[in-house]
Amino acid sequence: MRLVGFGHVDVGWRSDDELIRAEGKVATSEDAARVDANPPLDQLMKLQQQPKDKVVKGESVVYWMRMEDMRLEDNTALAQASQKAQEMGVPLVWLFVLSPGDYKMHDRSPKRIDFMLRNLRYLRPRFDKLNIPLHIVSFDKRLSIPRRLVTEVFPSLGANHVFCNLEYEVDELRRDIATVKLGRENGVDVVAVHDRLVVPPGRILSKVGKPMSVFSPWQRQWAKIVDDEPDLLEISPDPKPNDAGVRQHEKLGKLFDASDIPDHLEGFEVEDAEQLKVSWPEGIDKARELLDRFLHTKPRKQLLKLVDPLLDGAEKDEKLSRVQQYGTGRNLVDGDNSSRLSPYLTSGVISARMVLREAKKMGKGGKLESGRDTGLGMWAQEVSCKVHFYNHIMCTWPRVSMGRPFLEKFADVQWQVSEPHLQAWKDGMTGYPIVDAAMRACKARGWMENRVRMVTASFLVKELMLDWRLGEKYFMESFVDGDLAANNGGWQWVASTGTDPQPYFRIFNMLSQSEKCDPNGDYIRYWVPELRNLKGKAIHDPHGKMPSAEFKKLGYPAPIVEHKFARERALFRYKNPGEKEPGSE
Ligand SMILES: Cc1cc2nc3c(=O)[nH]c(=O)nc-3n(C[C@H](O)[C@H](O)[C@H](O)COP(=O)(O)OP(=O)(O)OC[C@H]3O[C@@H](n4cnc5c(N)ncnc54)[C@H](O)[C@@H]3O)c2cc1C
Repeated sequence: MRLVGFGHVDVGWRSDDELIRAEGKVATSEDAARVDANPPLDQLMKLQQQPKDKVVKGESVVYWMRMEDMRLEDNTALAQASQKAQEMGVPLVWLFVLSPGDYKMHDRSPKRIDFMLRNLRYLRPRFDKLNIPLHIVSFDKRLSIPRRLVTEVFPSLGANHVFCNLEYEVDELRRDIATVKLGRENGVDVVAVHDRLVVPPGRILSKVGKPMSVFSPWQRQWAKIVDDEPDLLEISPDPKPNDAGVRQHEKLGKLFDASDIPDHLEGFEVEDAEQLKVSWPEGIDKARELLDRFLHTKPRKQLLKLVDPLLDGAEKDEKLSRVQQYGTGRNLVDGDNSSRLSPYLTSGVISARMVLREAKKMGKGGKLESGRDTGLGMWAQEVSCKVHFYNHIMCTWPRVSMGRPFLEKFADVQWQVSEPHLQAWKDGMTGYPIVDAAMRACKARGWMENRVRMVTASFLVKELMLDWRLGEKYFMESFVDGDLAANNGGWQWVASTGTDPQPYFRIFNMLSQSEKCDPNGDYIRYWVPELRNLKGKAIHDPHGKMPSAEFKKLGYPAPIVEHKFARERALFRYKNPGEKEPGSE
């Protein structure tokens, strides 16, 4: 059975040669290859380079904020919109488009939508202080966005100049292509600019001018470009304030009084709103504090719990700070060993440039360290390169976001179909404590440490032999930092189908992973209360280490799959795509 209903592409602003098969959101390899041959980002960039008619001034300039650039500082499109407004002597307006239909289609999690709304509320008084009004609209039907913006919203604001930052996912690029085209037909200049990545997609090429899909040489090239061109880490200026007279403006004045940022969106309600505010406080000030803590204070064990990541009592220590210990810390889950900045970077609450500039200040000779030699270098590499790498891959080979494996040779690997197994994985009831702890943490926090993302993903794919796209979808629906490029990149790496992936024959052993990333079992004890009284190695393998009568008393499930059997099954199916091992159902 081909799985349908996931991925990141739907029918929409597409040309005939980009048809996505009607059976669902998984493109055929032929259709995907056609999209790869003419990627939407290239189409948009070419379109923007075409000569355009002169556009008349209008009554305002619009900055269209997206859910990936939710900040006032170091925001390329916002800075350019502000400059245009100043040159023309007209007010700047901040536009935000809500689209529950779009969020549903793209598996956005309620936690991420809640974080987005909280950040909008955080930003409003800050824009207000600059006399920049917010116009917020809601269009449930995502495909109607270009038409409604160009024919209703921009005219209502008297805007003929619009600036936005590029989002690199296929659907979002198609939306922008349609908006730019329609804008031109209606006298509106819509400009989409690079902002999210320090080095824009398309710039990192091999010696023979080809895009690169292997991480290490790609990373070296990235580091060289950033070294040669320090301007890439320059920060965009903050927007200039509007004249206070805008508050009396016939069309724009009323926007200042509107209280139209909803508390929640229908279909995206969160049960734990108060806890989410504690776990992921909104706004750039909090992101800066998190960064500062990570760079300058020691890790703390109690931070493995569901607590405020900015809890008092962090101990300053430049030598033993979390970033300096990142080389080992990144593989541990028993504390706040990593930065926890992913929700902020994903939603653009803080920019990668701002984060990297802080890391650069700490580098030897004021240089940005990037490499495996130091904790700082290793971390800077994750922030810069990993985020960038997967976005570059998606822009160059958009088929990865169309439900296709990067390595087509694995397209026919035979998956199991088992709703009970999938549900046990989601609920943290697999009988593998480290998997269950992480999946339960995921439900509560909307976030997991990188190591356990790899472990839980590996369990789904290689132990349960369930299609990696089911896991990809569930993570997107659950995480506060759900990001298509990073999530898809992570899943395809684990599933051995991606660019430069983990080889298929290297299969994680859950037990040894558990012992390595949670050596004392504290993470498991906290997130799996049935096991909280267990001592020693039994915490990692209660079923294997305890007498069966004792184990039964725990009220914890026995393992739903046996590792040796699962390993052999996975090896066979990866080695022989399209086939199942003899005797299997
Ligand atoms: C299966 C799977 C799914 C993932 N899904 C997402 C996702 O939806 N959103 C997301 O932001 N990250 C995702 N990641 C990457 C990574 O796990 C998280 O970015 C990281 O755990 C976030 O914690 P942190 O901010 O403390 O990271 P740190 O270790 O402090 O790293 C700093 C930043 O670097 C970036 N980063 C670090 N590691 C990676 C990586 N392996 N790939 C891409 N970026 C990285 C993130 O922006 C992160 O915030 C996924 C990884 C896997 C294996």
